[in-house]
Amino acid sequence: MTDRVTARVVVAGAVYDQGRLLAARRSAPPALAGGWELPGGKLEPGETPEQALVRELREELGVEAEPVERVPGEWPLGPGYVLQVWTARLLSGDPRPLEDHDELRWLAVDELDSVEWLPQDRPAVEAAARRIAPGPPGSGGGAGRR
Ligand SMILES: Nc1nc2c([nH]c(=O)n2[C@H]2C[C@H](O)[C@@H](COP(=O)(O)OP(=O)(O)OP(=O)(O)O)O2)c(=O)[nH]1
Repeated sequence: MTDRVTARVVVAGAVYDQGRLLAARRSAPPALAGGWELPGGKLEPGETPEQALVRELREELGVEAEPVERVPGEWPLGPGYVLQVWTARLLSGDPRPLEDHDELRWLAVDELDSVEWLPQDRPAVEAAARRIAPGPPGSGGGAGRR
C-alpha cells in the first residue's frame, strides 16, 4: 500500500494544444520502455510540483509550458511514489523526445485508446482528458489556444 504521508510525488503534464493531448512513449527503464505516459518526473528537493513540471517539460521535450490546473486525484505508482497531474499549456517550442522518450504523439480525445498507456496512467489520463475536452459550441468549455 502506498504510504500517503511519505510517498514521493511524480508530477506529470497533461500538455494540450487545440484540444489534443500530448502522449510520450518511454524509452527506459526496460520495465517501462514502450509504454505511453504523460511527460514529467520526480520532484527535486525544495521544488513545488509546478516548478518541477516546468523543469521536466523543458528537459524532456525542449518546450516552455505553463501549468494551468491540478487534475484532481492522485494515482499510486511503484512503491513509495504517487502520480499527480497538472494540465499544462504549451507556450513555446515544438515538443521533441529529448530525454526518456522515443516518440511523441498529439492525440485527440477520441484517439486516446490508440496508444498503450502504462496501466497506472490510464485513470490519470482519463481524468486529465475530461478537463481538456472541448465542450459544445458556446459552452465556454475546452482548452484550445486563446
Ligand atoms: N514522468 C512520468 N513518470 C511516470 C508516469 N507513470 C509512471 O508510472 N511513471 C513512473 C516512471 C518512473 O519510475 C517514475 C518517474 O520517473 P522519471 O524517470 O520520469 O523521473 P525523473 O525524470 O525525475 O528521472 P530520474 O531523476 O529519476 O532519473 O514514475 C507518468 O505518467 N509520467
